Amino acid sequence: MEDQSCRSVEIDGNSTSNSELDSYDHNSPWALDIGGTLIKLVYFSRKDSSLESVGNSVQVEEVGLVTGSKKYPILDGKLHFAKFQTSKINECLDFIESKLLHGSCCSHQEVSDKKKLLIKATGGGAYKYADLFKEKFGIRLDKEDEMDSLVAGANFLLKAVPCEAFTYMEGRKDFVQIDASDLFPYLLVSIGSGVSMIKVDGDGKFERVSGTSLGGGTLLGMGMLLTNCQSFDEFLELSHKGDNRNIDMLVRDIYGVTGYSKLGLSATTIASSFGKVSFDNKVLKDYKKEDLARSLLRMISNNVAQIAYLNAGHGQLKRIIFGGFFTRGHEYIMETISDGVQYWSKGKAKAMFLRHEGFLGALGAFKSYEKHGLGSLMGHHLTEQSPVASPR
Ligand SMILES: Nc1ncnc2c1ncn2[C@@H]1O[C@H](COP(=O)(O)OP(=O)(O)O)[C@@H](O)[C@H]1O
Ligand SMILES: CC(C)(COP(=O)(O)O)[C@@H](O)C(=O)NCCC(=O)O
Repeated sequence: MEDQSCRSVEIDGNSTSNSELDSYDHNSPWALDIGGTLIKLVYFSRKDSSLESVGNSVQVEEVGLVTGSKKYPILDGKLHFAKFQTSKINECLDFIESKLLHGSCCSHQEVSDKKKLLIKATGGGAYKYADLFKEKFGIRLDKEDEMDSLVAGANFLLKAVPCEAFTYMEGRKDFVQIDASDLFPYLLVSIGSGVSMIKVDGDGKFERVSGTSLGGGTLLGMGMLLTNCQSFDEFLELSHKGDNRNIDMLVRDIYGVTGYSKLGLSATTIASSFGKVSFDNKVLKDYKKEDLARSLLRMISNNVAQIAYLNAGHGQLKRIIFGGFFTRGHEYIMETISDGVQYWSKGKAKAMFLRHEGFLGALGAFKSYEKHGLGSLMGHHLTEQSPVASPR
C-alpha cells in the first residue's frame, strides 16, 4: 500500500520584514492536516538544512518551483509534502522524529516558564490526536478550522502558483492561469473521506454550501469489500482494466439501441449504477473485480460531479475546483468528474483540478502562521521552472 510519500517544492522567502521571525527557529516550520483517511504534512527546510539528509526512508523528490526574489534568505529552501495513513499515525510520528521536526516550528507559547511548541494543525485529527502529540513530543496542536484552511490553501495555490489549475477532458490536460481579479466566486469541492462543497467569495470569505457522505472513504471502503483489494492504489489499478458496462445498467439495456433520444439520453448513458446485477442470477464472485471497481469509481465520481454542478448552478458559479486526495491526478477519475460536470451543466460549467489537490488544508494551516504575525512563509509570486509532477 502506498501509505506514505514525500515530495518537495523549492521556494524562496518573499516576506515583509518581521522581527519576530528572527527570534525563532525557522529551520523547519511545519503544519498538519489530520483527515479521516490521510495525514498531510507540509514542512519547510532551508536550503542548507540537515533535513535533506535525515530520515531517508521516505523518498524526497524535488518538484521545482522557484520564486523570483530573495529578500529573506533565512526562508530560502524547500517546501515538502508528505502523507501518511491516519490509521498508522505512528509512522507520521516517526517521520516527524526522524526529521527532527518535533524540535522546530514557527511559534512558541510560554507555559510555566517553559517554551512549548505550537504546531498549526487542521482536520478532525487535530482534535482527536491532540493528546498524542502532547504526550509524545510535548507539542501543542494549534487548531485551525478545516474549511478556513482548505480555502486558504486553494486561494494561495490559485493565486501564487502558475500552472496549478488545469482542466482534464478527452485525455487532455490543459493548464489554466486564472487572473486573480477574476478568481472569485468559485465552488471548491473537497473530496476527502467525505465531501465538502464551499462557495468561495474571497480570501477568508466563504460558505460551506453542501456536502455528501459519499466520498473517497466510500470508494475505498466499498472497493475493499467488493474487490478484496488492500489499498487505494491497488483499487485504482484494478479499475483501469475494468468495464463498468458489465455491472451498470445502461439506457440501452432499458430502451434498446436507440436510447431515449427525446430526453437526450444516449444508449450508452448509465441509467442505473450497479443496476445490471439485479438482472443477473449471479453472486459476487461471478463478477470481475476490475468491472466492479470501474463501476464503483464511476458511481462515486458521477455523483460528486452532479452534486457539485447542482451547487454551482444554484450559486451561478462557472468554475468548480476539485481538491482532496480522491482525484490524485488519476486521469480516469478526473475525466469522469469533468464529463459529469459537462453533461449536467450542458457545457456551461467547467471542472478544474489542482496539482497539489491533496494538500489544501495542510497548506492553509501552514499559511496561517502568517496570521499570527510571523510574516509570509511562502513567496506570493512563485514562478514555474519546469513542468512538474504533483506531490502525490
Ligand atoms: N494512498 C492512499 N491511501 C488511502 N486513500 C487514498 C490514497 N490516495 C488517495 N486516496 C483517496 O483519498 C481519500 C482521502 O482524501 P483526503 O483528502 O486525504 O481526505 P481526509 O482528509 O478525509 O483524509 C481516500 O478516502 C481515498 O479515496
Ligand atoms: C466531516 C468532513 C468535513 C471531514 O473532512 P474529511 O476528513 O472527509 O476531508 C467531511 O467528511 C464532510 O464534509 N462530510 C460530509 C458530511 C455531510 O455534509 O453530509
